[in-house]
Amino acid sequence: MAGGAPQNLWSQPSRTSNVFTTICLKMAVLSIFNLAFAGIVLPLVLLIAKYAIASRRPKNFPPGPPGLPVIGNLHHLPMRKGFLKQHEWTKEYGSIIGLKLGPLNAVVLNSHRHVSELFDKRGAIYSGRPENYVGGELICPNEIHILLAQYGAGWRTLRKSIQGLLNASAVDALHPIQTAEATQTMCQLLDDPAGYYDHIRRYSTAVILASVFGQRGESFQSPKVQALYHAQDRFTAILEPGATPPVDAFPFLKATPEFLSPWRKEAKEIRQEQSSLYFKLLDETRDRIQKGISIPCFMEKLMDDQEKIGSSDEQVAYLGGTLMEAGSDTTSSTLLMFVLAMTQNPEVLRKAQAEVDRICSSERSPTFDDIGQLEYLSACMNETLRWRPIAPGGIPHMLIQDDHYEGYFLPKGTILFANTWAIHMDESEYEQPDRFLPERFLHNKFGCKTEVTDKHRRTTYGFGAGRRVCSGQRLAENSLMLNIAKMVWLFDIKPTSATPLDVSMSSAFSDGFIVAPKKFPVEFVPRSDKRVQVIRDEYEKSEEFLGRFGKET
Ligand code: HEM
Repeated sequence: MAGGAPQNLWSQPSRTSNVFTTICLKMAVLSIFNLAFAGIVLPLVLLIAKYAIASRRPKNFPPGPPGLPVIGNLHHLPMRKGFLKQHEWTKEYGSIIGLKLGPLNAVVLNSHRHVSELFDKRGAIYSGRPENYVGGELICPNEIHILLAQYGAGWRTLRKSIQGLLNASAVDALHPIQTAEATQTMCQLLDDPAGYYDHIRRYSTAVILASVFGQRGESFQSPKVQALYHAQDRFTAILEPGATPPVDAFPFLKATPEFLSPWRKEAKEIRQEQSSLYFKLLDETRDRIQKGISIPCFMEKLMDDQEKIGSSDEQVAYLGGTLMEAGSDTTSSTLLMFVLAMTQNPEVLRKAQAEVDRICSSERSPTFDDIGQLEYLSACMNETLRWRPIAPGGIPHMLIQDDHYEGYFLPKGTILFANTWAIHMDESEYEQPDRFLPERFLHNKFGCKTEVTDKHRRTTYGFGAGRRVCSGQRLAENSLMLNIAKMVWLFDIKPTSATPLDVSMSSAFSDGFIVAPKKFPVEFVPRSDKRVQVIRDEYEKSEEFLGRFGKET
């Protein structure tokens, strides 16, 4: 035993020490767990609880498909062409649909009546824009982009400057530019009909380049035209739903580390690309003025007023840049919609040609002096804007204070979409809405089946509504009318494939918030040698005018 005592003695403290170590270890594990719980799990649980509560529909919110906790209806919305799904939902939920986009409240207005009531009549509170972290903070910070700017002093200043540039008399002073560029486009369609898509896209950019910056965009390959479309395509792609994580619905995602957010790098690059293009255009205008060369254009006017208004170089550069963005794709896509419609509706083309021929014969192509008399062509333009609107899902507005409408409660911050597609395809308003029937606008100013008594009714919702309605509508309509008139005067427009062309909104058009027809097989057949000669002569004369915009740089 004598030998055992020390062993026992020795072994006693040893057991104590083991227990102690075990306890310490357990405590350490527990505290790590507690720390982890307190630092990670608990905040996560609280965050989920917060979003689960926030994703519940507000009381008396418009009806819509039941959502899931946290994400609401996000999973219901297809990544592409969500407006088609929303149109389908009207059968089940009616013309005003409430959705939860995570914690955000969204309302889709599927009837012109709601758009008139809310955007037009209550414009003072329905003219905000939703938060847009990627577009409005990473790419265009400081409220420099009018389309994204919040409804407030900054937006008002931008809008006022743009209205000053795009008022009726300023826009009508651009007729010579539009005429010369449209004549060139007709010649390009004669010489290279297969390249029709790019020639039409060039037209709208060239008009803006000349009128805003006093510069020439001679071909679609011109560096400036290419640079604009490149930056614009990247910009619209990153703003598409699904291109970035839903950071506006779940702001904590903004904290995702840089290496896990390739979209952040893309956004920074787009910012860089856009701003260097817009500043280059500004600098070139400034250089020209300093050299004593004046080419009257919007930029020169803005620079003249810069000191008086107190606007920065960035504001001026982006004003010009955003006009280019807003006026390029939109006008050209609508013209392409018209060409597509003509491939399907030869009888409409014949009527349009007959009307133009009555006024111009084959001696000269139509001009702005004629378009006021072209009633059927005006109906064709309105029908194009109705049949395939280029912003079919609408550009979202945001409600800036709580409101009640038709017994529903709409909380401050609600995002509102005027579903232009659903409005223009409304069977209670339009006879056979999916058909291209310009005659509807001859029988009724609004193209509707019945008399319209609502004095706020718009002929088209393709330009939006309310205080954010498109500032360039007159400029765009002038371009559309002139090009449509010259095109039908000069060409027979025919599909080149024997099978009928796809004109379905779900498959024949690009995705994104601005859609365009995908390229389709079409031929432009000149109606006579005489007309070809006339348009070439007219182009020769306009080349001298276009020469004032100098050589491309
Ligand atoms: C067929 C051609 C065009 C169509 C279909 C079109 C359509 C639209 C639409 C749907 C909006 C949003 C309206 C809203 O929020 O309710 C808009 C805004 C705007 N458009 Fe156009 N647009 C066209 C051409 C142009 C042109 C040629 C310009 C100028 C060069 C222009 C300048 C603007 C501007 C500055 C805004 C922003 C208004 C704001 O947020 O206050 N657009 N356009």
